[in-house]
Amino acid sequence: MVNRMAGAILAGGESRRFGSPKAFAKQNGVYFFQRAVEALRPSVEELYIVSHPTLLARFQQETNEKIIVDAEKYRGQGPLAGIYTVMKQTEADWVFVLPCDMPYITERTIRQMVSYIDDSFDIVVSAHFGRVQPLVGAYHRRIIDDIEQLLMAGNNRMFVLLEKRSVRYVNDTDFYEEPRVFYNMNYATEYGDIVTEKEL
Ligand SMILES: Nc1nc2c(ncn2[C@@H]2O[C@H](COP(=O)(O)OP(=O)(O)OP(=O)(O)O)[C@@H](O)[C@H]2O)c(=O)[nH]1
Repeated sequence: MVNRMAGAILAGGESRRFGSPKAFAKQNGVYFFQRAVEALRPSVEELYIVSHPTLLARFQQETNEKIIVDAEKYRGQGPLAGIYTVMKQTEADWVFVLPCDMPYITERTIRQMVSYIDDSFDIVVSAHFGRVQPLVGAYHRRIIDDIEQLLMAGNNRMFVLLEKRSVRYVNDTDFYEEPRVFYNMNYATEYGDIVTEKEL
């Protein structure tokens, strides 16, 4: 049986601007990556956290979720490498992607996004108030060859992929539960309710 949708939590970045691994920062006492798990898990048949080998042991210590590491040949190539890795791992038609650094994301928001997935598109991503969020949305496995070609060429910007394929941009103004729902953390000092790994 082919699963319809797998979830991919992207957690293999370097967090240079943040200063410590973003996945293990906390918002209101909960790890960032765990917020992503809570939001995405109810909408997918299987879930992967896709990270870097240096964080593998830490994840295994903190969660029972499946942890995989970016394909070695494309390691260091950013989120596109993570999406490729999950597509290679799963037989699901769609991979729903979510970054580990969006601590205000909610299950409801993801469910709404999922309701816009349509097999006549290759990619379905959020674009609220015109702000395209390529790391919040679903990618059909039929595009894996395009992804691999971009990675082989070292051309790994998400927007290049979006330009190549048919994309549904979800732009529903009733979508937000609160203004920060798609806010991704780049710097540790952005909000008062964030505790970084260093401060624990
Ligand atoms: N699996 C995987 N995830 C990645 C990779 N690069 C970034 N991500 C994830 O993608 C999301 C957005 O990452 P960015 O904030 O753009 O990059 P970052 O490397 O984490 O942070 P900076 O070093 O400050 O740029 C985060 O959830 C990252 O963990 C990667 O190479 N592999």
